[in-house]
Amino acid sequence: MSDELLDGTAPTDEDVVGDGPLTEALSARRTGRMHAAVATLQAEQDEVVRSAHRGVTVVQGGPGTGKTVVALHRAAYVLYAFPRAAEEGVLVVGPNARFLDYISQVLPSLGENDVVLATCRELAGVDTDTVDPFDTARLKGGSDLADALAGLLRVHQAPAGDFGVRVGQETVHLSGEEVATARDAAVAAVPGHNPARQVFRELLVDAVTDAMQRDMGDLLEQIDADAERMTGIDLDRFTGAARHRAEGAADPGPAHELDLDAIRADLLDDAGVDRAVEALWPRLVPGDLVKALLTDAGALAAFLPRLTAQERSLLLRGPDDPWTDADVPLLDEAASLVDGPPERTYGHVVVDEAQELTAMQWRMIVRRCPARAMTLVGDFAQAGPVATARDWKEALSPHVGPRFKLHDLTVSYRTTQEILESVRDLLTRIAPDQKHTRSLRSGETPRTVTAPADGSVTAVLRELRAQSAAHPGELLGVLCADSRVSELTARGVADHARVVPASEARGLEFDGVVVMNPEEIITARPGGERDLYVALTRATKRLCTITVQPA
Ligand SMILES: Nc1ncnc2c1ncn2[C@@H]1O[C@H](COP(=O)(O)OP(=O)(O)OP(=O)(O)O)[C@@H](O)[C@H]1O
Repeated sequence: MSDELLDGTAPTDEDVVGDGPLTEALSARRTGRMHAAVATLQAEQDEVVRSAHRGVTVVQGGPGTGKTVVALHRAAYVLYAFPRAAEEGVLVVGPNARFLDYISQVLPSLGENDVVLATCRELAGVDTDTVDPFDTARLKGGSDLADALAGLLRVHQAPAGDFGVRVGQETVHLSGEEVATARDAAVAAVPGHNPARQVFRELLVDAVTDAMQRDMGDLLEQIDADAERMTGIDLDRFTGAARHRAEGAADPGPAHELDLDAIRADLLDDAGVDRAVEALWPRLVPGDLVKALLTDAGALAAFLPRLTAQERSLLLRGPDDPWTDADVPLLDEAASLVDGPPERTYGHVVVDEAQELTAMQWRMIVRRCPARAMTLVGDFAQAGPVATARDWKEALSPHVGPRFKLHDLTVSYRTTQEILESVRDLLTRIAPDQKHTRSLRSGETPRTVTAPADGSVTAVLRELRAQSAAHPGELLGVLCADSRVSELTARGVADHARVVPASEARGLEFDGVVVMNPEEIITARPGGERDLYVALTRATKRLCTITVQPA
């Protein structure tokens, strides 16, 4: 909102004049931390933030359209407007620690300190800084892996077949069907293999007790028959037991009496039953289940039949290899299969840069939101190389079917009109169907500087010095291929600007950006053109690209 004073009088304290608060907020210097925008929230943003919709809200829009702003203000609004969700807690998931640091001040400045900010790694409680090659990481992100882990788990849950339980001096035989009935009932009774183990134990004891009773009945019948053959006396008629048996009542005669409760109690403590449970339903450790799949070519072939042999060989790992980033959702999946659903769940979950999530990561996030109340923001044109879905439908349908509400944000508040125009062709190549965003801001025309191969760092330093001299105090960022970071840091670039690998630039912004060697960013990893698009759209004011002359 701003006031236009048409009568020519001088503005009072209550008038909002000049460029207006939005323009003021947008042209303010960047600090490296995002600020709240509650006073200047725009109509299309506010509509999402204060939507009464309690299910899944999806927000898409080009770079700088305020998706992060909307996501965080939505988190604050949910805490204020939906007490049930607030009671159960709000979780905000971001792609990496750098991004979480960038947004860390927004919610506290809105008075909300109880929101949990986390990466997937933190949610699973797995600490790793090892990454897989992209092909491997992508494969590990596919939901086939969830089916494979579930399939492998079933091997440890009373696989089909009859079974003999040693009780005292006797072996009680259970048919395959009896074991399977106990297994199915245990699986249905409680989620998680280890918690279900106790239920299975009790059901197994029931089955053994039934079998003992049945065996005893058979034995007595045999004795009756033998006695009748030898003596000519029908003992059943004599005792009336046959009638009772026919009516399904317990045998009343002293010879037929079994104290089932006592037998059951004894069996629950019986070492033979312990051994049977251990053999049929061993206690498991989640990491071991993942290892059992990924270290065994035979298990990979058996449980991932849809993958090619070459794809399966990418998944194969050594038993002592460290866990990788892409293993994190597998470990989380295994933990839920083995120990049951996570203890900590949330009433509302917000996901930023949601286009980055693999199917396996979606599973771990949805698992933590039983109410399926979520706000998801992202832009598939900015998707990284490991992302498994190409659109929202593909990402969400396994969890909520078509039940999500899609909103578009159409105006960029970061990227200038000039920068947006300069990346238009690139955007058409990487996301032909995407609507073009317009910008509220206008700035300098982006520049390109060509440097010789051995002089590119010098060119970056020269550009940074020039920008700092012309615009002192502004936040500068140098975005480069990941492999370039250490060289730039060693050459002192980090004294003038933040040096950010292109793979970690999503969501961030700077007043001035220098993109170093776009060709190198494009070829550094699959989908490199999308990394370049992200890098080129991080500046609020000016963009300089340093291209390197072929040697
Ligand atoms: N209503 C607003 N008032 C003030 N500033 C705003 C508003 N909306 C967005 N901004 C600013 O615009 C910039 C871009 O916003 P934001 O980071 O939320 O965009 P985004 O859509 O998440 O971008 P990206 O796709 O690059 O992650 C930020 O500096 C943000 O503070």
